[in-house]
Amino acid sequence: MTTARRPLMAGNWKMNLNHLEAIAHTQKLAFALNDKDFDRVDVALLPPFTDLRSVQTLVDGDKLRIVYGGQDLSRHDGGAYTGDVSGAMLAKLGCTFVLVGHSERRQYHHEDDDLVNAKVLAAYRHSLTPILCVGEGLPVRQAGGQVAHSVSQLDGALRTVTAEQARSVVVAYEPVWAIGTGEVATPADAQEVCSALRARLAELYDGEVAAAVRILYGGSVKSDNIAGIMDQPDVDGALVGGASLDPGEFVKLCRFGEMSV
Ligand SMILES: O=C[C@H](O)COP(=O)(O)O
Repeated sequence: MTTARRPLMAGNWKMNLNHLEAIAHTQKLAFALNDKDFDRVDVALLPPFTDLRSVQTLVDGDKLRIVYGGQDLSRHDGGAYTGDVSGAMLAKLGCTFVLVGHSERRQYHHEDDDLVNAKVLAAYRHSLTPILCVGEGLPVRQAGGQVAHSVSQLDGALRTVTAEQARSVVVAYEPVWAIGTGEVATPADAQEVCSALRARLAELYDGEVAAAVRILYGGSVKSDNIAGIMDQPDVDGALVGGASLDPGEFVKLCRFGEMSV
């Protein structure tokens, strides 16, 4: 299929790989990926905070075309918020992206739509591109509410976000029941929600914004199940968890990103 949107393959390492392992892992990726790979796909790494400086040093030193970002950020820009990391700090480390509203943050840290919205705005204040995660849990899916649920999370997160800002957001549709379970959504499941999210962006903003926004699928993505998903007209890439920890597998996924152009 043909799309004007540039595919994005983002590897979310979650709470895996210390800063030394991060160096080895990034070097392996850099060795395996060549210029041709980057000509038609963006490759992003989302390491733990403690690894970002190591990744930055490699990317800058070796002039790698890999981009990177944080897995979360504070809604605040600085101050007495023990344990938090600000958008300003991420920006200073050269981050391009930041994940916002990942279901593991919503589940384990009780992040609601208001907080996710505040974090999206914090990302924009520091010129970071939010990768906004939405997606339903199993009971909602079983009740047929996946579209309404995901669209409502999109509405909440983008409240007060301007069209100019929204144009650059990346949305990741991650059905919670597919995350880390090995139970990947079907291509039709992914397309159903991704197309509804794009339609909602057109309602909230306009068709131009909707056509510009990259929408990723995430949830048990592997090189043997990505092809049909990447072939969907409203899927522009993948947010990869477990499979991004294997450099060889992640490189294969990046090449699927290329082939979908
Ligand atoms: O951020 C990534 C997603 O949560 C997907 O994780 P997974 O590929 O391990 O299922």
